[in-house]
Amino acid sequence: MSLLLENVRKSYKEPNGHRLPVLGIDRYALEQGEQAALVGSSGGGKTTLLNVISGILAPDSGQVVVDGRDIAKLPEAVRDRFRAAKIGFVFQTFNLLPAFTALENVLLGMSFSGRGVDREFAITLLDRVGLRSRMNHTPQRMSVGEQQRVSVARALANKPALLLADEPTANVDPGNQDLILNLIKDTCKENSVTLLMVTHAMEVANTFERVDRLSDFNKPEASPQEASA
Ligand SMILES: Nc1ncnc2c1ncn2[C@@H]1O[C@H](COP(=O)(O)OP(=O)(O)OP(=O)(O)O)[C@@H](O)[C@H]1O
Repeated sequence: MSLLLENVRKSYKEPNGHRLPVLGIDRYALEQGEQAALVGSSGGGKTTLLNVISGILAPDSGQVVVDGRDIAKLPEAVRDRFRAAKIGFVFQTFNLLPAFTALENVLLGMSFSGRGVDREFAITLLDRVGLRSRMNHTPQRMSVGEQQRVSVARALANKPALLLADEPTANVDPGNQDLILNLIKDTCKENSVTLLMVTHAMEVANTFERVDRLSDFNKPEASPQEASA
């Protein structure tokens, strides 16, 4: 079992002191190497769920077990190291470092993982996302879709156990959409990486054997006083 959420509750504190319940998940699991698309309405809690799975946000209660460890229970420094080593991200907003080239962004991602830097693998990944001729460009000198492709290469470079992707094809044209989707899926399959991909695009979701609708398994409670964070 690569990912298991049990009895996970998450709410946000609103300015008036009330709590906005966003997640109420009794059980959600992905097997190692499984690939799922996650769909749901805007504001439904998809990004919150990814942030809870990765340990960026602490749940109010419940278990979030990634690769056998309940990350919600790990001390912060241990959780940060665990995340860097085990979880890859493709963010909606790329989060590339502006002062560094495409290649350096991928290499830096590798160095944070603690696995050591494999320059050849970084170049191979950039080649596979069609950026061999852009490796020495900084983000400012790349199109939005090219930046997105760098962020995909960076996420895969760490050989994560779990890859979380938040709308990774939102900013690219249809040709590059297929390229990025196939790169992510094939690389995950080759390395038995578990993949959870948030998307609004049904044509993207429908390329997955497993499509999970958040509202089917997420029942935020109306009684937020239980929440503590
Ligand atoms: N930091 C925050 N503080 C308070 N409320 C928040 C915060 N972040 C998100 N929310 C609220 O939580 C709900 C879920 O937000 P989230 O971003 O997880 O949804 P989403 O499904 O990813 O939406 P979208 O598809 O539009 O990106 C929304 O109603 C949002 O307004």
